[in-house]
Amino acid sequence: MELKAALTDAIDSHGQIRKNLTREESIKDAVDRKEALVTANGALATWTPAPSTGRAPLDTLIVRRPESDSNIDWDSPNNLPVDAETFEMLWADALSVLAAKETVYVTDRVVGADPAYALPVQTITDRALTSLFTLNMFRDVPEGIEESIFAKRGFTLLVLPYDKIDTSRYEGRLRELPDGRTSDMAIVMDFAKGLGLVYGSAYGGSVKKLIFTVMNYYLPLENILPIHCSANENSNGELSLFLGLSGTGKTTLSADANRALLGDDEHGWSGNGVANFENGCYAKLIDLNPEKEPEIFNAVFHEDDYLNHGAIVENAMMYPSGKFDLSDDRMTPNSRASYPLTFLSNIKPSSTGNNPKTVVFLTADANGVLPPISRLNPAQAMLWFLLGYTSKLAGTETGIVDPVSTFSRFFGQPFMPCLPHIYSDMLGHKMKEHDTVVYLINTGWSGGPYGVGQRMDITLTRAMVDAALDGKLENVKYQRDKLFHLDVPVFCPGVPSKILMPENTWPDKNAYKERAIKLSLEFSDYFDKAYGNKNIDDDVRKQCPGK
Ligand SMILES: Nc1ncnc2c1ncn2[C@@H]1O[C@H](COP(=O)(O)OP(=O)(O)O)[C@@H](O)[C@H]1O
Ligand SMILES: C=C(OP(=O)(O)O)C(=O)O
Ligand SMILES: [Mn+2]
Repeated sequence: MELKAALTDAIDSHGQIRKNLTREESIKDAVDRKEALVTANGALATWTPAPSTGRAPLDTLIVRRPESDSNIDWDSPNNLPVDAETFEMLWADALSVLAAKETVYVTDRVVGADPAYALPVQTITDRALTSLFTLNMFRDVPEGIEESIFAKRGFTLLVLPYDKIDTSRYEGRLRELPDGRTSDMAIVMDFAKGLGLVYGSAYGGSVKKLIFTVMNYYLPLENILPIHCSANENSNGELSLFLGLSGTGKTTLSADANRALLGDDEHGWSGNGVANFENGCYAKLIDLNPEKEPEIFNAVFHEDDYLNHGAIVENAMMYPSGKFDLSDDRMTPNSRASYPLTFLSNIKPSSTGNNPKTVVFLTADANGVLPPISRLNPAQAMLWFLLGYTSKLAGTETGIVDPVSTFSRFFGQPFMPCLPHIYSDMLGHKMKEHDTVVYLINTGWSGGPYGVGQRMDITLTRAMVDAALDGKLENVKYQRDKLFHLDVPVFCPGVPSKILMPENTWPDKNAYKERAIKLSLEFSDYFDKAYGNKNIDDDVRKQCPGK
């Protein structure tokens, strides 16, 4: 039987389907079934034991099918293939697990605020909390568009967060763990059949990033550019995008009392402008400071009756009083909260906006050698987009403890399954067409590397973002950072000039130089490895640090 039909049968023959519950009903079920605790302020708390505290890139798989194969970049280490037969076995196993569940939850949502390309997503799960997560993160089906888009396409997602795969039959089919056992979790996408499976991962991010990856596969086929970014706009409708890998500040910096938020993580840029994909945010909670990040803090920790609340706090340390200690990272440094956009004080209700005026690339350089802000010309912008540099910090992916240099093209390689030129050509064309101004902001270390220097103060980073977005860096003087080929403003309102050139913040200039050269060589080595045999314009290649 067809995979989708088998699932439909399983749902039809199940005695206890809870379909499209209201928010309140989902919250009540999650609490009654002890999937979550009600915390002091009314939000829900849950704990998803390791390895479910972050994404699982090594267990995230794409089904090989002739229909979708040619669009996918199989050279990317992030696109891990699984054969159709193995997926069919997993699907069948998941269906028998589902059939044995007392209750099954179904939600019908869409992803994409622009109805022209919204993707209907039906989520089937045994967990009320997962179905609430889809209410937080995916959008209501807009009235009147059901027929047009549901007829055109749709995606079905089956989520069994706490069931483990019976590995005995999957030896040689699924990943072998370092200790020789077979992995008992799988996050699988079947683009051709419109099916997704989250089996054995309870991290909410697995669900949201799976659907993001699906959008990033489908949209380029329609000439729409999907981007791993947050977006906000000022009162004149001037829109900014913030691209960056995990932990670089997309969610933090886009939540701004003076700029209306479209979304914190996933957007499409089409002929209609920019549209958020999601309905909510998924914010990191570690060390969240109510003074420095009041918007996010209040979205999660405002007081309300729990039935009206429904923010889901994952893996933060909580005392029996129901209060949190957000500095405690014993469970994980990647504690998170999901909440609907409407919990924030300043949002754009439509989640859609104009073509961006400014694009900010965020990086969190743990070497402390990249300038905190610099301006990129079009060739530089393309280079930094192709490289997607940051230092990967602990937590968001399992297994990362110390920061490691990461190059992840388009600031989101794990989520961008198609051949790379598809995304980069589109960005280049769009930025040219709309004269987009691009800045690079380093939200990472200053005064020395991780362990010696300090992370840039959020208040100072915000001052730099404000200056860039308000056009206040257009007419200041710039100086060249020769090693990284970057133009650095000598003055930025609200920021001590001394910190604008990293060299001036290090007590030991030689140590700075050594570290900077080392990083620049990592750039050029990576460039050669990833793009050495690709047809990259010479003016882009020349911008690579270390070249
Ligand atoms: N200067 C800074 N700019 C942005 N974030 C910072 C800065 N200093 C510390 N942080 C912290 O870094 C993290 C940034 O994470 P987040 O905004 O969730 O990134 P993303 O959404 O890109 O994954 C937050 O925990 C934030 O409090
Ligand atoms: C949810 C995630 O996204 P980000 O860290 O970019 O917010 C993730 O990478 O797991
Ligand atoms: Mn984020």
